[in-house]
Amino acid sequence: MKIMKVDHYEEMSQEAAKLVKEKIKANPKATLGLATGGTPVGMYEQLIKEYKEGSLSFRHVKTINLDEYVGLTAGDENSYRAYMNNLFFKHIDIPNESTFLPNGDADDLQKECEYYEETIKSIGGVDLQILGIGGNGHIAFNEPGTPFTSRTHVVKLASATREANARYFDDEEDVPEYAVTMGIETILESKEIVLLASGENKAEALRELVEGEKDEANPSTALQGHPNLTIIADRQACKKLGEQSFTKEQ
Ligand SMILES: N[C@@H]1[C@@H](O)[C@H](O)[C@@H](COP(=O)(O)O)O[C@@H]1O
Repeated sequence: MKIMKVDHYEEMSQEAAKLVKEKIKANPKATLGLATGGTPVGMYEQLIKEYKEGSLSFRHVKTINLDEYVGLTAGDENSYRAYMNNLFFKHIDIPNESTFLPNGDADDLQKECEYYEETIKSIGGVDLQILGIGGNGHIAFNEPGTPFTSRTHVVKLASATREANARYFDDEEDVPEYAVTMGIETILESKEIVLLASGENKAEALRELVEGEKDEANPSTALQGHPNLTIIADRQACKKLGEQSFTKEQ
């Protein structure tokens, strides 16, 4: 595990975009695992900027997202498909058919989960996975108590997660109760993982991820065993980490 402590959100976003850019330069056909939520928005903005300046192309890249709400159609403005289209895909040169998200509106969600696992395999697995972290330690939508051996599955969202995500909806009651998410084992198979954390409200979750016991009660601790994990976190998010946890990368 490598921890890169940066000053603020902007710097976190720039460092994350830099790693994505390096990955694409090294392999223009790379598969990126992408995340939603507030945290990666700045990284997407930075990548769009690089694309517009002509220093980066996504023409041969594939992307696969971590999760999607159950019951929202792709056209629903609160779906993660809409988030990805609006905040990233429509601004870059990636072909639509190279971008994958679970279909949370599928009739048979179990089949959709199996299909998603097959999709990940068929595009060669994830080369670089971007992750955020929930205040309760969730990664993707894997809530506390999710087995570390889980694959893509349907999950009932914790009330803390629904509350945290209510800011995007008109009403908290509109936040879907269920989601389809890559499982923890699925995520751990990514060749490289970059986890982003910004703000004091992530400090405790980050402390547990870095310094806590590996325990299914905290999904993020599963990452401790990953051979190629970089955490990019700002000062506020690093507030509760002991000095021994840092090896600042230049
Ligand atoms: N499913 C997403 C996660 O992928 C995300 O990492 C997390 C943190 O969100 P935010 O970045 O808005 O704090 O919550 C959401 O529920």
